[in-house]
Amino acid sequence: MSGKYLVTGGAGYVGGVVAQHLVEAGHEVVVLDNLSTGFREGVPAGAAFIEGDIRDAAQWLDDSYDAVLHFAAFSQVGESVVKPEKYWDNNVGGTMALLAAMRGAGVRKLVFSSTAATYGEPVSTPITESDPTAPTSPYGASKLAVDHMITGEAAAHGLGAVSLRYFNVAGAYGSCGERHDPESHLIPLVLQVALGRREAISVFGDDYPTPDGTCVRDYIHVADLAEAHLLALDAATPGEHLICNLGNGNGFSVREVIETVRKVTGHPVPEVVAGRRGGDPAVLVASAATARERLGWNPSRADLAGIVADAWAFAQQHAK
Ligand SMILES: NC(=O)c1ccc[n+]([C@@H]2O[C@H](COP(=O)([O-])OP(=O)(O)OC[C@H]3O[C@@H](n4cnc5c(N)ncnc54)[C@H](O)[C@@H]3O)[C@@H](O)[C@H]2O)c1
Ligand SMILES: O=c1ccn([C@@H]2O[C@H](COP(=O)(O)OP(=O)(O)O[C@H]3O[C@H](CO)[C@@H](O)[C@H](O)[C@H]3O)[C@@H](O)[C@H]2O)c(=O)[nH]1
Repeated sequence: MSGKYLVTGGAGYVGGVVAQHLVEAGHEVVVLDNLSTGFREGVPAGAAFIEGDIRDAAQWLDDSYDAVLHFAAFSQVGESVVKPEKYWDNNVGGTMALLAAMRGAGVRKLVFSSTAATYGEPVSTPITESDPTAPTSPYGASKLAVDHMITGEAAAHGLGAVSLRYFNVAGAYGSCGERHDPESHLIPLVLQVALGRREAISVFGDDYPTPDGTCVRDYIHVADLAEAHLLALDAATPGEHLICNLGNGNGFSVREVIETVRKVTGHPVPEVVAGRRGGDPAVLVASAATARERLGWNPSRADLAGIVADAWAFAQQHAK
């Protein structure tokens, strides 16, 4: 059955890919984005666009919407350590206003972009949703605060909500890909070196307690992630807040990612070791058993070389 969905942050990387999947599935999509880090061209053809802030969502939300998919946020771990107030204001303040607007309009279904950064340094690997949450950055803390807010909203006011805790999103889907400005994410930065746009990639710390000393992350293809959002819309149950990790369960170090980029692109990628970046846990790898059981999620693009190849195709298109 087709529905009408508000996609906050749909001019950004992940929100744009999910909006594209919703349009392709025949749904009516309205993107709300203030373009603070997104791009007007990132909104897929076939989706309506409102240039506005989530804090003003009450102006546009009404009971014609079946659900909100909420991506709008600031999301850089390192920046949040030096500008924490920016993260509390937008991520927490903005979401409070959005939840109030949803309550006022009678929109009772939500899918929220949570994050692996809510866990902090894991007590064991892979991370499950019942593991302790002790964020090591204000970004992670702001997302955890929103998860707590949503739990209360579901219990008190019957919201049906799913928080998807993404691990490291990468890859591209057709013409939708990652182009944060300035870019801070590892894979697009390494690809910029392969393209000759940067001299070298800085490795943020090689003295972590990992096999090669660099941080280990679980990279997930953005299209697999998008499919989970459509499944989450079906799984959302009034009064319940379901939390699901989304990752492939495989960890790759920063050095392994750089080596994969060398192989996929055929370009040399010089690297220089820099100091640790604030807020980075050593290892983040997901158990996605809950997503498989509760959403019926079955990712099909887990291969890191394939993820990098899709990101590389997108980076080359946009380098022209
Ligand atoms: N990219 C990842 O690896 C990753 C991992 C875990 C979680 N997440 C979460 O996924 C979501 C999307 O991330 P992304 O990588 O696509 O980031 P992005 O910066 O590309 O997209 C965020 C979008 O939200 C918009 N926005 C921000 N604040 C807004 C506001 N107050 N009102 C309206 N629009 C606003 C921005 O303009 C942008 O288009 C974020 O919530 C992020 O925390 C991302
Ligand atoms: O130039 C760079 C950029 C990154 N890194 C390292 O590469 C790893 C991955 O970094 P990055 O791509 O910035 O992703 P994360 O900091 O792991 O954070 C991403 O993944 C998290 C979930 O794991 C999400 O919550 C965040 O929103 C998303 O930005 C980290 O160890 C970084 O220190 C480098 O060594 N050099």
